[in-house]
Amino acid sequence: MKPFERVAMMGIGLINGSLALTLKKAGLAGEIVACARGAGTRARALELGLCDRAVESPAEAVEGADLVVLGTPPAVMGEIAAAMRPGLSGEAIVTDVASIKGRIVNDVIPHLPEPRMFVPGHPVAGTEHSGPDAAFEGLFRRRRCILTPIEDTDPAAVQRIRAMWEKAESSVDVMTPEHHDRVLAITSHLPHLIAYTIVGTVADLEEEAKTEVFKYAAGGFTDFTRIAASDPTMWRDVFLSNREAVLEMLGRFMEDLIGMQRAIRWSQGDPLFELFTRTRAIRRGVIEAGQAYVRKPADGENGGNAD
Ligand SMILES: NC(=O)c1ccc[n+]([C@@H]2O[C@H](COP(=O)([O-])OP(=O)(O)OC[C@H]3O[C@@H](n4cnc5c(N)ncnc54)[C@H](O)[C@@H]3O)[C@@H](O)[C@H]2O)c1
Ligand SMILES: O=C(O)C(=O)C[C@]1(C(=O)O)C=C[C@@H](O)C=C1
Repeated sequence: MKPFERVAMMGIGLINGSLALTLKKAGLAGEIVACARGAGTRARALELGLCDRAVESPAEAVEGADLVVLGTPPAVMGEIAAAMRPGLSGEAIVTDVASIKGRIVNDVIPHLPEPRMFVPGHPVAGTEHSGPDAAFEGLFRRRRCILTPIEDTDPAAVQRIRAMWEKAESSVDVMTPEHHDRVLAITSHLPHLIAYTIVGTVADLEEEAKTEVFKYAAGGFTDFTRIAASDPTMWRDVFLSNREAVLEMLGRFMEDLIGMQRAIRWSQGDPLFELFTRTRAIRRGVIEAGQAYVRKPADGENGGNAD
């Protein structure tokens, strides 16, 4: 017997597709049913072997499932939960993979027959690519996964989801949804906002200057363009859903940026040198923590969005 006999993947893109491949490879799932609105996405998910069956209706997808994984853009998870309710068993564990947690807890729980069976989760692993073609086995290997159960969450359900991510070779941490959203505001959301902004600044330059940017793009700018190519729907949802924490971190960042501006204006080399020395040490710390990894090269650097 497998740990999960039937898994319903609600949305089948980068994250749920990668999780589906991982569950299959690790022998953790019997049947995998994918739910997607678009016929093209369903056909592609089947073709890529991400699922055994693909259906359009959320209620049909969750019928007989003992595990349901919400893997759509964050803002639609509440409505997907509502739509799957007629087919959902009270014994099924429901989890999600969204990049924000507070909003998901609020949006999803009211629609579940057994709220204590909801284990909110966030694999802190990804790429800038989207859709079923972007999925790959091994995405979660040596990455972190954060679970954010609330007071009422069933500890046995948390344990089963923890075991699932550990089998995917992720290391699992548990914290509150609020704490998660504050931490990720600085480690993930603010960096994306900065990348989107800097690439946007270039996009607004007049044509001649823009051509030069493409021609002489240095490593720094090129790295920002990778992050700024991430899915617009998902990131719009993230910023609007984690507004307070992002605005707080953005405020701090802007103060620090002004400090840099002042140091450059007044030719103060010491604060610049001192900061760049400290940030170098942070890079070393990130490497030592195993968080600086070489991502899988994407075929043709494509992913393509799908629904
Ligand atoms: N991309 C990342 O790096 C990353 C990392 C960790 C967690 N996440 C989270 O995982 C979730 C999925 O992200 P992804 O990168 O796999 O996205 P994705 O675009 O690759 O896949 C999302 C899938 O959801 C479905 N979908 C899209 N819009 C829908 C709609 N309006 N209604 C119903 N279904 C819809 C489609 O099947 C689509 O393929 C998000 O909540 C995101 O916050 C993303
Ligand atoms: O490597 C990337 O492309 C990512 O941005 C992945 C990344 C991040 O590290 O910020 C993006 C969003 C998540 O929710 C988790 C991981």
